[in-house]
Amino acid sequence: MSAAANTVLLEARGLDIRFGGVVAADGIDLDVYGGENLAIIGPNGAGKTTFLNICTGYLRPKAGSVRFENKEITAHPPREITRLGIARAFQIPQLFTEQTVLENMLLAAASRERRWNPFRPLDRIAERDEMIALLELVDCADHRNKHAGELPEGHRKLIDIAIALALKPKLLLMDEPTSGVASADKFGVMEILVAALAKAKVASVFVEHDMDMVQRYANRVAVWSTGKIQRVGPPGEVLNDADVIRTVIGG
Ligand SMILES: Nc1ncnc2c1ncn2[C@@H]1O[C@H](COP(=O)(O)OP(=O)(O)OP(=O)(O)O)[C@@H](O)[C@H]1O
Repeated sequence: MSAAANTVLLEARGLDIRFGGVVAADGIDLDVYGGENLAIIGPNGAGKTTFLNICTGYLRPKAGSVRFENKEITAHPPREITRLGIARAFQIPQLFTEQTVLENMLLAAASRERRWNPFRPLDRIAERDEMIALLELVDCADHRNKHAGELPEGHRKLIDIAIALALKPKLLLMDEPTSGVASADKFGVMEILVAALAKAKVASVFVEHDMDMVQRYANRVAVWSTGKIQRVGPPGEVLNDADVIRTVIGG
């Protein structure tokens, strides 16, 4: 973990949200520390994605608060939360498949600068170099002139992460970062991803169903169960807990 470890980056307190009779968050308290990789595990429908959606402003909790670097961000617009330093990567990479990898990156840079005018040149030298450096960080610079649609899923995931990093976040929230990646490639992709986050000094929270991935890449694990956090701790302890094995891992 980086020097920022032990600094609380994100602080969630008392989050509650219900959808009809479904309890998706029921008093969620969680701190995320600078430099850490925190995995969220739990059965389907436990409320893991709901938590990410609240933290990024896509859902407004009925009660509770989220603070980021000591600023209240609860239910702030997603764009503003992104600007403050929380980025999001989804299960399905959000790429323009007909554009090249570099064009996708340059569009991300333009969006970051809130520059959408198509008549202004996209290809600015400083930004281009910065975007290529980000592609290098995720080991994808050699693919920059290929169409995003022709690359295997593992590369698309990494490029999606590079796009998220273009927003210069301090925290990246990810929904199953390696889902859809061939099992032979999963560890390689995650290895590059985690190294890129460490180098960019970005903390992460990732929802994960693959316990080998959690064991190897998370510094801490939070276990979700029907809208509550059942347990938080280092993977070595949490993944060997009898209750966690029974309710989540299925032993
Ligand atoms: N916008 C919404 N409207 C209605 N119900 C919702 C909404 N978002 C989530 N839910 C419900 O809340 C519960 C928690 O959903 P959530 O997606 O957070 O679970 P999860 O733990 O991420 O599950 P999975 O592992 O399957 O992705 C589910 O029953 C889901 O159907």
